[in-house]
Amino acid sequence: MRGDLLKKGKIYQSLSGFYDVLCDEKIYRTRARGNFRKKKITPTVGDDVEFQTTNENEGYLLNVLPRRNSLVRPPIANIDQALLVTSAVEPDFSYNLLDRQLVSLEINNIKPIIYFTKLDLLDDSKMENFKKIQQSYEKIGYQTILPSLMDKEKLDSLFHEILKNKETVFMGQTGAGKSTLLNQISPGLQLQTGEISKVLNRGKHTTRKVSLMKVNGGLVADTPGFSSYDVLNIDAQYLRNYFPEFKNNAHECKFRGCVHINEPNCKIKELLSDGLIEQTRYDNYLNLYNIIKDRKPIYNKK
Ligand SMILES: Nc1nc2c(ncn2[C@@H]2O[C@H](COP(=O)(O)OP(=O)(O)OP(=O)(O)O)[C@@H](O)[C@H]2O)c(=O)[nH]1
Ligand SMILES: [Zn+2]
Repeated sequence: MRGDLLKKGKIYQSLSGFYDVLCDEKIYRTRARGNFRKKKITPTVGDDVEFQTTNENEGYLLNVLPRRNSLVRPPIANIDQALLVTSAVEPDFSYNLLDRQLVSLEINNIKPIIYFTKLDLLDDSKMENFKKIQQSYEKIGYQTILPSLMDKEKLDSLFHEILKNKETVFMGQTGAGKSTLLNQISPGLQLQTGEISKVLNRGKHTTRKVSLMKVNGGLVADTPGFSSYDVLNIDAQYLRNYFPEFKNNAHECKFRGCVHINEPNCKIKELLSDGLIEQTRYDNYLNLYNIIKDRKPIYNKK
């Protein structure tokens, strides 16, 4: 074994102490060896790793290669983009939840794409209202997908375009429809989906682990719906940089470093009162700003 060459691969799945690593179209079941714990590195799905084989199907994980980015909730590394699966109802649409997810992705430099589900459960007037919500996020510059406005063929080709050669994480509340959507895109996956009422009542999640799958020429991670938030590991004064419509206009504020709260001649507040920045976005900004400001200091590991 000592003479074996190190192999390189990617962690596809992590389950009770084992890491399944894909290398040359083959999965090796590995265990971590070495001082990962001391180095405070937890091997994570999506990690590019070096490992040594002990037999045809097994080996030891020796090294995690530097990450481009990583998320804690869901735990995944080296992601290009996130599909935010967001339901209109069951569970109800929440501006706050969506904005929190967007900020978390912006901080980690991961491109969000917002995909709305359960529009079929809306009546016409609610649907009209929902289109306005969609447009407000489009206006900020986010790509959004309202599937009910597209025929199946168009949707299929869109998902080919989006997923190809990318690593995409499907995120969203439990019951939002992540697994259902993945089954639509790639029926061969046959992912288990949950009856929403049962799922919510029992507080159970249908999807329990993060794993990568090949879909449409790219890699996709289905993730368990979350019940708590990612900690936003930034200083409150920098939160403004993760609201694109604030960031893009901040140069017109009178003060450099304006946090758009109490400063005079603030362009963001002007845009807000002119209706060009959404009140919900501003309210969620203030809310997050206060949460971050009031929490105990976080000491960076590095
Ligand atoms: N009416 C309607 N129901 C949907 C839609 N998308 C998903 N559902 C239903 O919602 C329930 C939950 O869907 P899942 O795909 O299991 O949700 P999930 O986001 O994967 O949930 P977790 O695995 O728990 O995180 C299932 O009963 C689906 O059939 C939709 O667009 N319209
Ligand atoms: Zn300002």
